[in-house]
Amino acid sequence: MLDRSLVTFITAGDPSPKKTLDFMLVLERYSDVIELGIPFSDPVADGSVIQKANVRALKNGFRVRSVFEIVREFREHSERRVVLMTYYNPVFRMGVEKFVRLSAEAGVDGMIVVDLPADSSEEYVRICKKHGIRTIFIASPNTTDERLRVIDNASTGFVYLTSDYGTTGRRDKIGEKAFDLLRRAKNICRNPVGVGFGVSKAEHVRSLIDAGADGVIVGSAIVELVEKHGKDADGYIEERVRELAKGLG
Ligand SMILES: O=P(O)(O)OC[C@@H](O)[C@@H](O)c1c[nH]c2ccccc12
Repeated sequence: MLDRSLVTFITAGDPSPKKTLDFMLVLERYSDVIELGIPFSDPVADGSVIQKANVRALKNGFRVRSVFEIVREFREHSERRVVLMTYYNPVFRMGVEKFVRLSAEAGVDGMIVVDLPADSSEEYVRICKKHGIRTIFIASPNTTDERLRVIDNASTGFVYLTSDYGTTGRRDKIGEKAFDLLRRAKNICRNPVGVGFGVSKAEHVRSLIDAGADGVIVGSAIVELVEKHGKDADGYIEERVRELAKGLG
């Protein structure tokens, strides 16, 4: 699913479903995969920038079902891959089978369920396989080699490596532990690996790709532009993503 790829993240419904579609059509020009976050009231893995995006989307009445409509409409304009990022609760509430089926029907390619551990995901992985949805599980710098194997085995899209502990959000520098994890993961994983958390400059993208990452994921550095410019963020997003994509070489 990744091959020198830029993955760009935005929160669905921030500030409105209509604008999410517009933003996706900007992102798709410079990114290989778009990761679309489903707004959730208790996004524990997210830093303040994405937390606030969740609040904006929910305040504007976002419903989980609109994410399927957004993707369906996006599919009329673009074949770029779309991955949904969600916490388990919205999936559980709708029912895993229904959620995955509606995703597949809308044209979603893969899913990240942030708080679903790989070792208790058998049923979910089975359902995703049945509907042709790729699974993506997350590993962090303190994940052991043994767990990396479990995560790789449950994943069919790519393995998501977080560059750091803690939550999403900008970092000045991609630290040594990200590169250590990347080296370990490249040895162990059969899936491609993507690195996210804190990537905000072309130079970060370049150093990770040079170190063997198959893809790099950028979220907060884009979402902060929506925080600042709201529905007029399109041009700013385009400029930033074009700049980040230069790091792919
Ligand atoms: O925001 P950052 O630091 O650029 O990190 C990517 C990230 O936003 C995106 O992949 C993401 C958003 N919410 C998440 C929750 C868990 C894991 C990953 C995510």
